[in-house]
Amino acid sequence: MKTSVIGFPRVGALRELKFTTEKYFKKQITEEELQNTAKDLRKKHWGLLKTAGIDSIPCNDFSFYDGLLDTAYALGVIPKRYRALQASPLDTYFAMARGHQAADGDVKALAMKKWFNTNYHYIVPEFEDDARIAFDGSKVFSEWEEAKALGINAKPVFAGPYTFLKLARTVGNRDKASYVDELVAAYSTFLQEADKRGIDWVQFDEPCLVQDVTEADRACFLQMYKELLFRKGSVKVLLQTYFGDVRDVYKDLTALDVDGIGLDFIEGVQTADLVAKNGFPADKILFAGLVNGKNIWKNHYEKTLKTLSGLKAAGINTVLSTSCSLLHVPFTLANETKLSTDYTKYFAFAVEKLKELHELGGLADWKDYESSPEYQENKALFEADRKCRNPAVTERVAKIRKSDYERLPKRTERQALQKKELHLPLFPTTTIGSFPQTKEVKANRAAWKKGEITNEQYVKFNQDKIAECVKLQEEIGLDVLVHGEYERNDMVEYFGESLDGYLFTEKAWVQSYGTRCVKPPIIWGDVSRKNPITVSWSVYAQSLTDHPMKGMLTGPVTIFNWSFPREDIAPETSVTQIALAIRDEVLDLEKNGIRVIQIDEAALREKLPLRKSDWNSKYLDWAIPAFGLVHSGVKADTQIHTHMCYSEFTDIIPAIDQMDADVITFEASRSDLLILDALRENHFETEVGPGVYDIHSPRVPSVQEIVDALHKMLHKIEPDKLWVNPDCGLKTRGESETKASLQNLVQAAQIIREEN
Ligand SMILES: Nc1nc2c(c(=O)[nH]1)N[C@@H](CNc1ccc(C(=O)N[C@@H](CCC(=O)N[C@@H](CCC(=O)N[C@@H](CCC(=O)O)C(=O)O)C(=O)O)C(=O)O)cc1)CN2
Ligand code: MET
Ligand SMILES: [Zn+2]
Repeated sequence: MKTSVIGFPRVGALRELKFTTEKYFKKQITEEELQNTAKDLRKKHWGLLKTAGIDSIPCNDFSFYDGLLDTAYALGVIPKRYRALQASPLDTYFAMARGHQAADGDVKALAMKKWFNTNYHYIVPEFEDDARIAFDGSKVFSEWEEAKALGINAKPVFAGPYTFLKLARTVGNRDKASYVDELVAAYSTFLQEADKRGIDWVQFDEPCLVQDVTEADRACFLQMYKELLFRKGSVKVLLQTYFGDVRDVYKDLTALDVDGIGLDFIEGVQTADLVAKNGFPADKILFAGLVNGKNIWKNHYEKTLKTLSGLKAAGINTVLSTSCSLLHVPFTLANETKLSTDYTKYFAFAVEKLKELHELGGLADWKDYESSPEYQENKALFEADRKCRNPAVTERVAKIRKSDYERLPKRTERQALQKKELHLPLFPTTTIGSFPQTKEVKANRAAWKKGEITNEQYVKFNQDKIAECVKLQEEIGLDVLVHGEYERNDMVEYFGESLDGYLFTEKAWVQSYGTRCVKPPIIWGDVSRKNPITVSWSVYAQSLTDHPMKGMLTGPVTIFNWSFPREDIAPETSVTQIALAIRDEVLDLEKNGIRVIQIDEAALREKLPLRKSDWNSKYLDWAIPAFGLVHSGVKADTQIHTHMCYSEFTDIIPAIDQMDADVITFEASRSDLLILDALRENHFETEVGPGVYDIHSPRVPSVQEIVDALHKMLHKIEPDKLWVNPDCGLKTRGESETKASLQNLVQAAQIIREEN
């Protein structure tokens, strides 16, 4: 059986692309040097795919920033303000991704959004009324030629027209439908040029098809593809979906004149049923996504081969594929020097998944596959006891009572009490937690991890940073202070490192956005807290000031969603275990004199089902109570904050209020503040701090801008409910812009106080 890969990680085994690109941003290297590194990486990655025996190898899955942005660029969907910079093609592209601020121009970046239910982020294409849509094949075809020179007839990967239009936004008077003809023409040019060059297959990614498809969406989708496929020539088109099933359009897809359809059998809960019930056309190839592109556990050969033999028995022409791009898993296990093989023998990262694909492809053709050593070895692995259970944890979970989820007294009473006890002014000012993670802060941690400095030295350095940070916040005049999170590599990995049942890696990086990566820890077994995690840092910080020092924790759902989860137990079981661990930390902070505690649930919304029609499924039923379990034990006058990076929770506002936090901060500066109307309509009780400026940009907001934002907010929010803060943590920012921005923020709050 042939094998296919939807996409491969591009940042490199050791994040070579990240470091080189950041050097280019700092003007330390030339474009040529950057392009050479990129070319070397592509060559290396194709080599790995080819050597592993993968049949359908992607190209154009490489990106300097983001694949959807590449598509926008190739289609000419480039807003005028970026063209006007008259920069090189690469710098125009980077200006769209990151903004550009210099003597020759000042433009903000395009918006960035979460990519479906992953921790990856895409750049939102922007259609102007006079968009000059035209196909520019320079990137895709030169990458295809590079692969060809290595003896590979690669499959160019492109965001499909339906998904592209769905995810884009319009900024003028035209509606999206008015761009369909021009878009289809550009995509047709692509297919015709691909045909001329002798390209065999093209892959159009259409993940939006796994979301609810309305009648209008469906009509638009069909119109696009019918026209497009009519003009495709002899290029074969693979319509690739992932992150779910295509229940709304399965019959439409199978009736289209495409050559292959890629379906996700991992997250697509109805995929197998759809194929079984409706059949699959004999003239097309089914690309069966059975190797998980999102998690790091080895494939369960028995299950996969059963599915494959079912497809074969039904006479379906099948290619074995990944469930989504391998972008979402780390590169390779080969650089993990510290994890014992007792653990790693259970894992497959991107490179190891190639081997799985090849092995499974071979076994699928073999009638007696059960007797093969590969199969037997895999079977033994899944039958063995991983020794990951902790009876004490199970016992504690079993003892949770209903009342442990509920905090008393009720919130309105608490809020009144807290106002008195904490002596906060109207419109209290605060930050979200992290302060700039400078080179020195990272180098200190790197030296400590390598054993080059002692634990005392490490702690002393961070305490000095905390002291500096507290002094700075006092000078600026903020009300509720933070310690700065200098001890953290990341808000999730840091907690993973301190919890029993977790494993962490050295080089298992996954791209989150642009050059920024995360190293998700692995949930290996039952989770519990070994020792207090943040208490000493927070207590030290509180000892330096009379202002309330906000304790800073990551919530259970976010820790879970940004880790690699177990596949042998239900998500809610792990989340409950993590919630108990964080609950202990909350109570320890309180016991040690911390009166304000923030529990970040940045990723709460991320795993909400992609289809609204699936929202009645259980997710919110355990995700929201988990937060209650974390904080229900604190006293009435301990103020609980939470934070979410995105304000895209307009549709789940009652659920957010049920988390029963006293205060929530969230991103609002780049959105249109629609969320505020929804808060009012839903009688939202939690006090709110909608971010007054965007921390993703080095730009310093003026006092007036912040005052204006606050005025707008005050139209919708009661004065005694409004907090003033940036929209997220400051760790990726520089020190000087941070100080200037916060000074302006405090000044703006003072102006508003005088008016009220
Ligand atoms: N998990 C998670 N998801 C999230 C966010 C988040 O904060 N965390 N924020 C949102 C946006 N996503 C983000 C993702 C990553 C970063 C980020 O800043 N990542 C850093 C890495 C942070 C980190 O883990 N740092 C480590 C390791 C640093 C490092 O690279 N060290 C060098 C050595 C450095 C030296 O010797 O000086 C190495 O390991 O090779 C540390 O500080 O300890 C980066 O890519 O540069 C920011 C936002 C949504 N999702
Ligand atoms: C991605 S949400 C970040 C919250 C965290 N407390 C910080 O400030 O970095
Ligand atoms: Zn945030």
